[in-house]
Amino acid sequence: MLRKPLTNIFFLSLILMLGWVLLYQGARLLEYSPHASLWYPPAALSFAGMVLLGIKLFPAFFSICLLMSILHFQQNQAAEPVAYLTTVLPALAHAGSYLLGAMLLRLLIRTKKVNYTGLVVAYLLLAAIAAFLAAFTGSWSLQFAGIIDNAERQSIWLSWWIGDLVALITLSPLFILLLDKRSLKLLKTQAPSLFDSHANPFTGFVIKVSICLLFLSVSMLLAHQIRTLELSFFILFLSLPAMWLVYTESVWRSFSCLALMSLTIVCLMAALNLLEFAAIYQFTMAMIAVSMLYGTVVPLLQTTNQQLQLSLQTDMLTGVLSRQGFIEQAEMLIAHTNRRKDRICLAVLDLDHFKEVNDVLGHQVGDNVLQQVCRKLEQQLRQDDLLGRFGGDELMLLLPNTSAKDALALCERLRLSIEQLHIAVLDKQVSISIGVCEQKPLESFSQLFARADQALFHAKQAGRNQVYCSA
Ligand SMILES: Nc1nc2c(ncn2[C@@H]2O[C@H](COP(=O)(O)OP(=O)(O)OP(=O)(O)O)[C@@H](O)[C@H]2O)c(=O)[nH]1
Repeated sequence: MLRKPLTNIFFLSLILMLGWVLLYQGARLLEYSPHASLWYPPAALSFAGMVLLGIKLFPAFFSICLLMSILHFQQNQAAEPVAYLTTVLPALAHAGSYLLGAMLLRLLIRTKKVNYTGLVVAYLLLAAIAAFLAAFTGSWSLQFAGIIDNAERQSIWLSWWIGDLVALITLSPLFILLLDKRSLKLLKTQAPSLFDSHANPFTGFVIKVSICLLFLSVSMLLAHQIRTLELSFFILFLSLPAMWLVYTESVWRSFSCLALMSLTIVCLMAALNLLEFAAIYQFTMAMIAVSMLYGTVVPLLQTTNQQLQLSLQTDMLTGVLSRQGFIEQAEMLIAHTNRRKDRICLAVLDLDHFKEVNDVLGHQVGDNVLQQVCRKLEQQLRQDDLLGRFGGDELMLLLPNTSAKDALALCERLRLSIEQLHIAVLDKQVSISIGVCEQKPLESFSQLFARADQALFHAKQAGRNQVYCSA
């Protein structure tokens, strides 16, 4: 039993090491000057892996980095023979820096005190710090080993930093989602809607991605044809379709599109030989990635709003409509019925001697009785009927397309069903009194309610557990 997690980590480490090598080779193909890539995907994998599983993945990233360092040192034969011990330094610089950033982020997630927007800010800040540390210590380690000189170190560390950072913000979010198993549970509990696929159809998403890719391809082709600085800046308008996508799709789709766009930009830049505009493309990728990361908050806010709206419309205890929800829907239904010249009835229901239940058995039992009564009533209603809770133990029932005679018969059936309802903790029967009346021409909801309430008063006065229909 104990062995399983270890085996899992071992296999995951192997897969990640393999992935790291592939990304490393890919990044080398896309280097625009020695040690400076437009975007450095291995850094994104190291950061994502360690954000997810912390120090457990450090050995994997450290050893694969070490292996690559040794190969790199052999290829770059320094002026002086290199002590193999120095190959440890670049590996330590890379894996150590990303471990530090990832551990701080994990710590922050664990505190559960930061909301999603705060996490985005922390993610961007820690990614920038970790990438800076990796570039700064990495370039120093190369100088220390004699691979580069002081002047070269000074000229590359900044582009190294930006290359790593751009990869971290464009690719790591997707890598984290792809590798997600346990650690993201914490984030999921804070913002579950972020991970749900939106109701939007997949074809709509494909169209949006195609527009983004088409836009960036056209702007880069134009920059290739007419090599002016102004035209190369045209790609910044990519933020328009990109933000449309992120505001309307789930984070899964947004982060996939972000990764795809950055990959396309990097590949097109190499294929079209647009190296002189490298800084503009790096800046574009960074700006769009940051905006998209912040933009993922919008669908979250929309879902929160919908949930809030729903909670306002629903009575939390019983699950039937709240007073506000009932009145809103009842007014619409009454207007609709009047236009069609149909009949509509309103009933007001109230539990008898409910105070005694609360006083003798406690509020929890009282709550349970309320819930069971509502369930029982709901089971007997048509789909068009509205059941709501006015407050306390008083309920409202709107019956469209129903005459007073039919409403009376239904209310009598409902009263009987509650009388026969068996509630385990109660040693006596529950009963309800009901006042019901049919809407008069041009009568408003509040006038109708006042009459039904008056009918309920008569039912209570007449001894309770009965239905009174007002003319
Ligand atoms: N358990 C529970 N009790 C509630 C809730 N809201 C109101 N009540 C109680 O419901 C009782 C309502 O009592 P009343 O309707 O005034 O009186 P009654 O005992 O039902 O008597 P009659 O209506 O005259 O038959 C009060 O004791 C309230 O405290 C609730 O959400 N849960």
